[in-house]
Amino acid sequence: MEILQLKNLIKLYKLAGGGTFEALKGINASFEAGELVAIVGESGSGKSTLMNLIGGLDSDFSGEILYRGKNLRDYNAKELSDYHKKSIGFIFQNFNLIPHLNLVENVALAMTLSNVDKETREKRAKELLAQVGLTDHLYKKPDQISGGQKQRVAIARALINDPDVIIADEPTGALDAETTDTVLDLIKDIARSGKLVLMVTHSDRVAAHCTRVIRIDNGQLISDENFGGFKVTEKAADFKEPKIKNMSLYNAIRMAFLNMRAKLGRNALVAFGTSIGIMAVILMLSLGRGVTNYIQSTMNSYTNPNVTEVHKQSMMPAANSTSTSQAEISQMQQNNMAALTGSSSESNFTQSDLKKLQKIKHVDSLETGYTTLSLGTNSVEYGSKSATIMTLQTMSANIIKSSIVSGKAPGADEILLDKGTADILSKNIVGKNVTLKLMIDGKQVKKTFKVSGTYEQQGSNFSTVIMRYQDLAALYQANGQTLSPNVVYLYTKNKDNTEKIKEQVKKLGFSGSMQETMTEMFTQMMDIISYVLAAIAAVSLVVSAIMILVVLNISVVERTREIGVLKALGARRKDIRRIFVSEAFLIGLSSGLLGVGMTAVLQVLINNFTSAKFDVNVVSMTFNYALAGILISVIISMIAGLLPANRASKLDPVEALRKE
Ligand SMILES: Nc1ncnc2c1ncn2[C@@H]1O[C@H](COP(=O)(O)OP(=O)(O)OP(=O)(O)O)[C@@H](O)[C@H]1O
Repeated sequence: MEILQLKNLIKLYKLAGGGTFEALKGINASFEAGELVAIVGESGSGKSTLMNLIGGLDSDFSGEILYRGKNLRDYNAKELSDYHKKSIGFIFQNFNLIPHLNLVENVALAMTLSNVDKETREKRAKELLAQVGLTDHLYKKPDQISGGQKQRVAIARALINDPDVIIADEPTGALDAETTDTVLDLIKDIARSGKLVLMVTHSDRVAAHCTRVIRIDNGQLISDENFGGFKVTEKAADFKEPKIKNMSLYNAIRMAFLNMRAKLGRNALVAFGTSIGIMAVILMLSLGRGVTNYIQSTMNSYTNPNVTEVHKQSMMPAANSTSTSQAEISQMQQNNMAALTGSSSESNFTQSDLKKLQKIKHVDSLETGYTTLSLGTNSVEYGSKSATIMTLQTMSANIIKSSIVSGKAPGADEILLDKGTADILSKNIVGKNVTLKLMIDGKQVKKTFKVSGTYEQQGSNFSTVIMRYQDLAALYQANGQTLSPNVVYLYTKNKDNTEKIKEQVKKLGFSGSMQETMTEMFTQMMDIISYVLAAIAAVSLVVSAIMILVVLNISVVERTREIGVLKALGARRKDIRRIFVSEAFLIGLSSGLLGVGMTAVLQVLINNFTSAKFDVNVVSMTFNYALAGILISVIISMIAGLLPANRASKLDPVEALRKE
């Protein structure tokens, strides 16, 4: 039965300087199953050119190569890939085994590329290795066996998908006489099993074993001696053809992993280099977050988490304010001063303001208050001792019980003093009567109050008096003034709602407490600083990307022949690209994981140090930072890997296989 027909086959090589070279000048021949054909001829006569064309490694020809009636030139990429996988098996003079794969993996390669399951392909590979007498060496690497054994592995590899045609380019060229005989016997058996074997040889001794000898000279077929093909005696072992599919992503990653393991030291170094950049980025972000958290928790530790403090005007420039004009800044300072000293009616809440605030979702109760800042006009006296009061404020739910360090919250005609002020007056001031001197509408007003307790300040060291709103209102009334609230406290039962309430308050045009505004400004500043630092650290990732690109490029050059073999076995461009991109992916993934790991270790070390020294954990890595670090690493590596991967996928198989 005719398997292969060559009709007026012409091959022109384009020459670099222009012009062409005719390597094959109209070859005509046809081949049947069971033939063992020796292709002989002088060096440069065109034997390899012919084999490359028949093997589908070079589709640039004129005339026809009909495989089972269909011209190879009309094959699309998928058909060509299937042709390599199913119909053709290659045996090379220099074996071309993949050094980092063991014998079973080498033999099974075409099946791996066809996505045949592991069990089936390993079983088949072991059977074939047994047929060529290598059962004892299944898991050795190619450099652990002899030349003859290598060629037997290559023969097993060529047979894995039970192809119709075997192309052997000087298969015994690198072997001694004895090993040549063993290999020739195997090749004869292949032809006997009903395959067509085309074997290029320089040796007459080898040609004498063949059933047909074709002589080529200067690109022409000059003789064709046919002694009659083998009578097909043995049918190939009952081989059930597995379904040929495209290589799976999993297999591409697995192959990439095996490649990487072969050059572990180099890849580990690259991954380590990249991971330092990733670590720097995550560390900067985590540090920023840690510091911000610390500031926020310090600021908030004295306030009640269920309470939102509301002011009518901002006491600080808005955190996101972009105004720069002098006039605007001056106006803002005026407003702030007025708000701080409570002297402006604009900072008082109207009934409609209170209604709006009360209506905010999740607000369970609303408490009005008053707070004022004075510079030397207010004071508190006890006996001969006197202390200046800077802040006067009314009692609210915002003053949490735990901040009261002695005594209790102020009741009627009682005041709460900050600990510092209390200590100036007396060590045992709680329960004693003191005289409070206040400036109300330009007049000094005196009244006696009992000190109900002392409390710890919230971050500031201002001397502070806290009393009930009613008492202060009464004091104002007694002096012909009406006290209007200039601070409102919104209470919610569930503290998880406080953030939402704060957002609503801002939306309605009110502002939060001074601490909050300051914290916000600080947080924003810290965010900017940590992002800038992270961005600077990220510059090193560009260096990493270049490093990965260079290493993968070197890898492509080193593995050019291997890529040629993969293509001869049916790997599509896409498969080759995938293998290399997968390598980049693995480098990226390991760098990312390593970077996160190193940050975690540093986090423990730095936090141990800072918590021992300052009682603060300054590094706070989140899951999102870690994830972002890994993702950035993977993306950068894969982008860097695209170029080399593309280069590898575009390699011409004929040239790749010829590479020394
Ligand atoms: N890429 C190419 N560009 C131009 N000419 C080429 C190219 N490849 C091969 N040739 C030429 O084509 C002719 C046939 O080369 P081929 O490699 O097929 O010879 P061969 O018979 O296999 O030789 P050998 O026995 O030495 O391997 C040679 O003259 C060679 O110089």
